[in-house]
Amino acid sequence: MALAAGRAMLMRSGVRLGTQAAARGGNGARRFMNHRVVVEPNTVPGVAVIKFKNPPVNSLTLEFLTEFVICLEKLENDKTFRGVVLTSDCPGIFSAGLDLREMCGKNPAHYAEYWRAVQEMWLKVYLSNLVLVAAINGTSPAGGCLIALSCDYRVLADNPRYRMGLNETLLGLVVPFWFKDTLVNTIGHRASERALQLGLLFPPAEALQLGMVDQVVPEDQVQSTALSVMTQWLAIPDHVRQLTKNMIRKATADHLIKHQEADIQNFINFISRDSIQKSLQVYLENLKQKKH
Ligand SMILES: CCCCC/C=C\CCC/C=C/CC(=O)SCCNC(=O)CCNC(=O)[C@H](O)C(C)(C)COP(=O)(O)OP(=O)(O)OC[C@H]1O[C@@H](n2cnc3c(N)ncnc32)[C@H](O)[C@@H]1OP(=O)(O)O
Repeated sequence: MALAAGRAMLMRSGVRLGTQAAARGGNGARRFMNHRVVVEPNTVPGVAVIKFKNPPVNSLTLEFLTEFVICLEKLENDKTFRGVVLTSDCPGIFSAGLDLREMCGKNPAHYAEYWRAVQEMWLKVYLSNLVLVAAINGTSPAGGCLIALSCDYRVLADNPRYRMGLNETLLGLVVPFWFKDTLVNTIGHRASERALQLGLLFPPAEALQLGMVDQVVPEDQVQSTALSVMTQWLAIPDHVRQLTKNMIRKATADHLIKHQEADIQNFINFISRDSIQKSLQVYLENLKQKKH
């Protein structure tokens, strides 16, 4: 169902599924390539590595979200895969979060389509039957952080330039309740109150101390650590682990599922406000200015 919706979304946004290519890597492994998401089976049996490849900053465009969901769905349906490592192909950036241009200067129909894609992506990641380990090899604000928080385990590169957190208030935005729930479930209520209101972005040592990530390791060991953690998780039989995961996460996901349409309407009303549009434009302008 989501796959069909995703395909329709890709067609609407002009992305041709026919451009997906399959090739054989050096180790003979099959390697699926989309435009923006690359899926590589790994040396660890049953484990794939998804690399975000939406330069320059892996922002979560509609096309990226659609490809990502389709990739995850394919891996879930392929019984040879039990776990996935999520990482980035863009140096120094895991994901810059939601694409600000998708939320700026567009019409309500576009905002609805975009927000549904964001919701569907989160539900797919958060409730995945696969073991998901985030190998966070770069900065990861807002929606990028949400993806990592929705995985089962997080390994972050020990680079003081990398920051992670939900910084929505710094953009003049209110964090959606399911972003908030995901953070609260990870770092607890009090730490979330402070982090969310102040829009804090944490360097690795602080992210570790808060429990926002599970491990901080040297940058060149992020992926190998994620793969060895995966081995530990895959030692548990899938059905008991999946039932346990579902038991823990279901209430949080159901909260969004139950209010999905209202959440879309809230997003449209909020993002369409002149004041919010102005804030986003200024924020984008400031990103440009900092280069000069
Ligand atoms: C009451 C009811 C309320 C209901 C409310 C509902 C919803 C509202 C909330 C919506 C939730 C939003 C969550 C989000 O994810 S918002 C996005 C947050 N992201 C950020 O703040 C990151 C912004 N980017 C950066 O800080 C930096 O770009 C960087 C990621 C640290 C990378 O820095 P650097 O390597 O120096 O690269 P540049 O800054 O030069 O960027 C290159 C290029 O990319 C553009 N860009 C960067 N981030 C984004 C983005 N998120 N979306 C779109 N485009 C982005 C940047 O503008 C540059 O473009 P140009 O080369 O054209 O200048």
